[in-house]
Amino acid sequence: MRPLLSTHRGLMHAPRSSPPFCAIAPVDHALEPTLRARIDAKAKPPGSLGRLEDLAVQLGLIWHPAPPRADRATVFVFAADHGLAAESVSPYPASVTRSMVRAYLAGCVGVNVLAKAAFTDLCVVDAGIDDDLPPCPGLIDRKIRRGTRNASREPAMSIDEARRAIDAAVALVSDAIDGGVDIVAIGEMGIGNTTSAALITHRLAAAPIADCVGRGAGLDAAGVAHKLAIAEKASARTTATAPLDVLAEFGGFEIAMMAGAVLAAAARRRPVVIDGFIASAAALVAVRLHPEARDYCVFSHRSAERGHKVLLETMAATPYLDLGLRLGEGTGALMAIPLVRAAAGILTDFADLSDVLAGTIGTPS
Ligand SMILES: Cc1cc2ncn([C@H]3O[C@H](COP(=O)(O)O)[C@@H](O)[C@H]3O)c2cc1C
Ligand SMILES: O=C(O)c1cccnc1
Repeated sequence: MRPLLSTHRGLMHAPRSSPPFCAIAPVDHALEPTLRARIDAKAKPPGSLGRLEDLAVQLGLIWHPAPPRADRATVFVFAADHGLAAESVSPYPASVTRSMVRAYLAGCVGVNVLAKAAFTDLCVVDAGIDDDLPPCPGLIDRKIRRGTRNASREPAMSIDEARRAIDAAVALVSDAIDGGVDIVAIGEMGIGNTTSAALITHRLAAAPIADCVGRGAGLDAAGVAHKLAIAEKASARTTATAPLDVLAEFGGFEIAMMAGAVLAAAARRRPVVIDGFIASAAALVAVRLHPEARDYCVFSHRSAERGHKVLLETMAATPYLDLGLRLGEGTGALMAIPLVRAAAGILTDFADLSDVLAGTIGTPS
């Protein structure tokens, strides 16, 4: 079994024998030519459905030997607070995180509107909100702690907390899949989390931090310069490069849980639709923990956030949509759910050209 943890200083370590969250089988890429031939035989010119055909191939590989199913989709929105928010790295106060979570539960904001349009269920998870939210129908309490520590000064969380966050999401998403979810989508809410995502990207992709820091929720040029200085301070504090260490150093709990969600979907052989910058940073953590998880990731859209380009290049991902979105909350992932359903339909519902030309389909005119 591959070791998961480095022996980086300053962090508590689980024993090297501890389980790697879940077992993930790679897809069988040798099946790809057969799937392409099946799609080429459909009643259309070969290749004429463009990148939808690539998505169909990916779904075919994921679901093999079963036909892909794409009926029930669920978007998991993980929410948590960040100690980094105390450094004014966001144009909004940390309290916006809990306010937005209340709005998700009331069903009236971005993720709700787009989930409704995509016929997708919403699951809101408290991964570490800095508030004692009253029990509320629709809110799943998996709080690790009331917010991470300030990553510009100290590790955002312990290795044990990172592990517990990943494990909690693995269990949650695995149960959902066992209950009939065909498509998993991931998104987040957490003021300050584009700084965490930038630091994770910088360290795991070995990219300059300046290429990873962007406007987040809407900083101006001076705000971005300040955010970069804080990120540089956080980066200088640690030399961690192992994925779990990097996650623990920079946070946050919602990013850890999104990584767990990716691992759970991959372990259960389901596609996981990745939202924008922050969700992609979580996907990179998951892929570095388990490279096989990459086969199950569907990168939905190209975020307007600067560092997303680095993440997409690092994971060799070409997203399907480019709508200029920079919201998070799973909104971009939701916009790609109809594409996933359409791609599955190419494999399951599309007649062959030979049958159409033989006149065995449709009523004779
Ligand atoms: C009202 C509002 C709703 C949001 N929904 C998602 N985000 C997005 O913005 C935050 C990241 O940006 P930063 O790192 O600059 O804080 C995250 O919560 C992300 O999901 C929002 C941000 C705001 C202000
Ligand atoms: O792409 C994202 O996920 C994103 C970008 C900016 C702010 N919040 C989220």
